[in-house]
Amino acid sequence: MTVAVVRFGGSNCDRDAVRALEHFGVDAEIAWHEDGLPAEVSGIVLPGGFSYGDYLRAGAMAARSPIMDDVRDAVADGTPLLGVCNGAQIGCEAELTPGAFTTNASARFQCEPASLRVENAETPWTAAYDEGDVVEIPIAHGEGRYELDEAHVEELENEDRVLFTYCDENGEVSPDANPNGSTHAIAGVLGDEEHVAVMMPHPERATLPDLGRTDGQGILKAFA
Ligand SMILES: NC(=O)CC[C@H](N)C(=O)O
Repeated sequence: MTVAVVRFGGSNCDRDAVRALEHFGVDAEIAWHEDGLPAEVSGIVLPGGFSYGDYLRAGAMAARSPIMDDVRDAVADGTPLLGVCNGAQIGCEAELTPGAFTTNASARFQCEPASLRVENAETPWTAAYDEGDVVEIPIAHGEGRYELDEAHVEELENEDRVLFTYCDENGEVSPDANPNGSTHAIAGVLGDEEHVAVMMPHPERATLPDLGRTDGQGILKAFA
């Protein structure tokens, strides 16, 4: 079985995700959104990019593409899904995961390394880490500010559904170490069930040793 990396018009991290998955010997292929998902998939990646040019709101139009019906069915059957960056925006717009991503507090596109603290290491996506580990994984987005109202953030935190928060290199969370102004510095969350996750930073850009960073390996390894 293969991991489907869904390509929308404007996706641009799909091949990077395939390469990163192949690093672990995972069979991965790109699924063009108009063609639907292959009949049997072992996992789904919603990759980064600028689907539909980020018009309306980043991810809003892709979230309404017909392939998302296949994605919903597969997820309901327990197929693991990871949304990265634009894929995280799509995941939230499709309500597979809570919250929304809005324009960075800086109002600028930011492409830079980010330190993340692992908040819950007991999920398939973070099992390779220990709670409290600090990993460096790059961000590259203009609309990466995670927004969620306090009551729901509290619920997420109580249910251990926050995967990563932005932090400084010592693991301290503070406004200075929150690159986009996300609510509670949240960088990645789980859906209602732990096989569904989204994150703004790009683990596929921190997996292949040739790219100089490997801290993201543990996340994509979850598909192996
Ligand atoms: N790297 C990406 O996926 C880009 C994310 C996104 N569309 C933004 O700029 O907000």
